[in-house]
Amino acid sequence: MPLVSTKEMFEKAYKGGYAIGAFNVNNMEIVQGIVDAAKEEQSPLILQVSAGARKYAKHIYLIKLVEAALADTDLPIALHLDHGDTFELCKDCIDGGFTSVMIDGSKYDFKENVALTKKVVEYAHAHGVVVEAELGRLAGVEDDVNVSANDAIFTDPEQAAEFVHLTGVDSLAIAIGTSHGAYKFKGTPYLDFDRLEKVGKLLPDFPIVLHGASSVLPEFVKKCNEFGGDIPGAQGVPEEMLRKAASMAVCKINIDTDLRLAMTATVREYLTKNPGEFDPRKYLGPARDAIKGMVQHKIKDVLGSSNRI
Ligand SMILES: O=C(CO)COP(=O)(O)O
Ligand SMILES: O=C[C@H](O)COP(=O)(O)O
Ligand SMILES: [Zn+2]
Ligand SMILES: [Zn+2]
Repeated sequence: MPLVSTKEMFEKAYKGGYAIGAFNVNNMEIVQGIVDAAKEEQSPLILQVSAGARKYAKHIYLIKLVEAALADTDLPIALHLDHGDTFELCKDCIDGGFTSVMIDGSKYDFKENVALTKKVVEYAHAHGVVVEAELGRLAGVEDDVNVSANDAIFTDPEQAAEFVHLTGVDSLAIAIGTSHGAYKFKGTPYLDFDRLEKVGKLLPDFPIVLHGASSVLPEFVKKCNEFGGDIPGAQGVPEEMLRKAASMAVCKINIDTDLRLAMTATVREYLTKNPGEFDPRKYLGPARDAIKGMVQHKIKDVLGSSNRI
């Protein structure tokens, strides 16, 4: 099956009260682990590539890996640019075969973000590609939840509605308390679900995206620390919060850190237990299996996208 857009995936996910996982890919083992998991779960899938991934692996290698995955399955798979920061980068990916791009203008003021997003939307839509934008700042929530401080960085629901109408964007990443990486909360995890609900009311049937949505699974953090790593206090978004978000307007849930942790924990364990081994397949194979297991768990137990193709 050729690559698909996220349009139909999101329509079904919105109606069905589940979300599609968007997993970051950087090499072959990551692509294979994710795709094998989706295959077993018969789940639609978004594979996403960051600017950093393109720099690391090169556009053409990533495209060919995804093409290989398509030949190997008949799942609906979308190929998405994660956090595109310029029109040129988005254009490169649109011209280069991606079916979805993100233009992240969240560092600009509202007006500039609108102008940049609109420019990408015009080009993308003319080429049959969908666009995700971002409004608000993704940041960790401090120990004491302070609603007025949150107001400064979290997405304003009225502005979100205005932004969508002005730009014609297809989906929107909003800030409600998640953040990228392995240290998301210093104290008790908190997401602003009231804000998400308001956004959902102002933008009916419109797909919302949750970035920074890894759960930072304790088993992998423990394994990393046990086998020579040093990531104390790593904490992610509790899975029940992700389930709740998926049942609301959130249709796309971004996961990268959990892939990194699954891979690194497994490699650390293997190399520590087998110091004489130096065949990369010996540790990358189990790392790929760990990714597959983790992704399968997310799809089945958290996102709810199993058997939705
Ligand atoms: O949002 C992400 C990619 O855009 C990934 O978030 P995590 O760091 O929580 O995996
Ligand atoms: O949101 C960021 C993703 O985790 C990608 O990270 P990266 O830029 O290091 O590839
Ligand atoms: Zn951003
Ligand atoms: Zn992100």
